[in-house]
Amino acid sequence: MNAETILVTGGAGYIGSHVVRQLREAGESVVVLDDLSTGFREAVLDATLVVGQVGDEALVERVLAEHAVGTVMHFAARTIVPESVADPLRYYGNNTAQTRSLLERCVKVGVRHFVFSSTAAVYGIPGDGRVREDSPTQPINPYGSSKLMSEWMLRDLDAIGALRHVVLRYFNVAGSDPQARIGQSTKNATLLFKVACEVALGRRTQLSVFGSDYPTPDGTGVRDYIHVEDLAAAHLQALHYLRRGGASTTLNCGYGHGYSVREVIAAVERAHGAPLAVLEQPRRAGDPPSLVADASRAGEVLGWRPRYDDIDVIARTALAWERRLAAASPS
Ligand SMILES: NC(=O)c1ccc[n+]([C@@H]2O[C@H](COP(=O)([O-])OP(=O)(O)OC[C@H]3O[C@@H](n4cnc5c(N)ncnc54)[C@H](O)[C@@H]3O)[C@@H](O)[C@H]2O)c1
Ligand SMILES: O=c1ccn([C@@H]2O[C@H](COP(=O)(O)OP(=O)(O)O[C@H]3O[C@H](CO)[C@@H](O)[C@H](O)[C@H]3O)[C@@H](O)[C@H]2O)c(=O)[nH]1
Repeated sequence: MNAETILVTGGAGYIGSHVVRQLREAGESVVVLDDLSTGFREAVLDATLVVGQVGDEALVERVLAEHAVGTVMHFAARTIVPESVADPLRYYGNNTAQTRSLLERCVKVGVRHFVFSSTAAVYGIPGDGRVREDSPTQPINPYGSSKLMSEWMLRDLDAIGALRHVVLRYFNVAGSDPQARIGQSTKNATLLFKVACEVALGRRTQLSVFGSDYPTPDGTGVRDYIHVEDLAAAHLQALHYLRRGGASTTLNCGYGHGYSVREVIAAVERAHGAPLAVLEQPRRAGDPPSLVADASRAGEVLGWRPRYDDIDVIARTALAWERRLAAASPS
């Protein structure tokens, strides 16, 4: 057991809450900072929750000092690609400017380690094949740009020896805690698996397929879907890596193979046992045709080994959580 406390920003959100749960199960001391803008108080389970913003300098400085925080895991962000296209300044404010403020406080009080939630969206429209960490970063939407700028701040702080980091570039995160204690509760969700599960349970009337004329095998967008439990485990391994003295690094988090929108729909239909109502729509702004990780470095550097690399397991766990939400608040 370690004496340090880990500050998890955005720990009441979908991914952060899975990491908080795994950290607590591993006996770590955790404090969550979340403004509950898209997160849920109950998702932090038995961790301490401070309600507030990452950009609140006085609050962050107090939390870092009072809890003797040695490591920050920074999930707090707005995360929706189309929303970032419509309202870019909100993304640069919440994701980039508030990260700058958080980093300034971390350096001031002497936080040693930083694990950052970045995204495959930093790559933009990649060339053929899987994307490597050294592939060009050319985001095509403000969300991706807002995250890339945060990566640059971390790189520059590392260069002066101020803070060591692991940047994890997540591909498309899906699924839920296999025991359905927590899951994705996001209101008005836009993510494909979540929307498909809501359609399956009659919480929405139909599922839009955004674009069927992409240069992909079936014409729909292809993504590398990673189960949230595997992604959460990568964070604990990143923590151990930094504690061992590992150098700052950037790692893709995906499985290395992609599924089309139609394949995801088919998996949710298998889990549900009935067809979904689907409507073909034009392409959505800001969407690349295909994004698939070369995720070999995460295995080499962290020893990360996926346990849930199965689209049917992702669909079943996502649907199980959705059933639980539906039972708690019938429509
Ligand atoms: N879901 C994905 O597929 C995916 C993929 C790549 C990267 N990411 C990144 O993972 C992280 C977590 O995403 P998620 O899917 O869990 O989203 P989420 O919306 O469920 O979680 C974000 C959390 O941060 C909180 N928050 C937002 N802005 C805040 C602020 N300024 N101060 C304090 N709290 C704030 C929200 O209330 C919420 O609890 C984000 O950084 C996101 O960019 C997600
Ligand atoms: O109702 C829907 C929702 C999505 N899609 C398509 O499904 C694919 C995946 O879309 P979505 O689930 O919305 O995820 P992305 O837009 O790929 O973005 C997610 O994945 C990124 C990493 O790749 C993260 O950075 C973002 O935070 C996260 O929102 C895309 O081709 C979409 O066009 C549909 O056809 N219908």
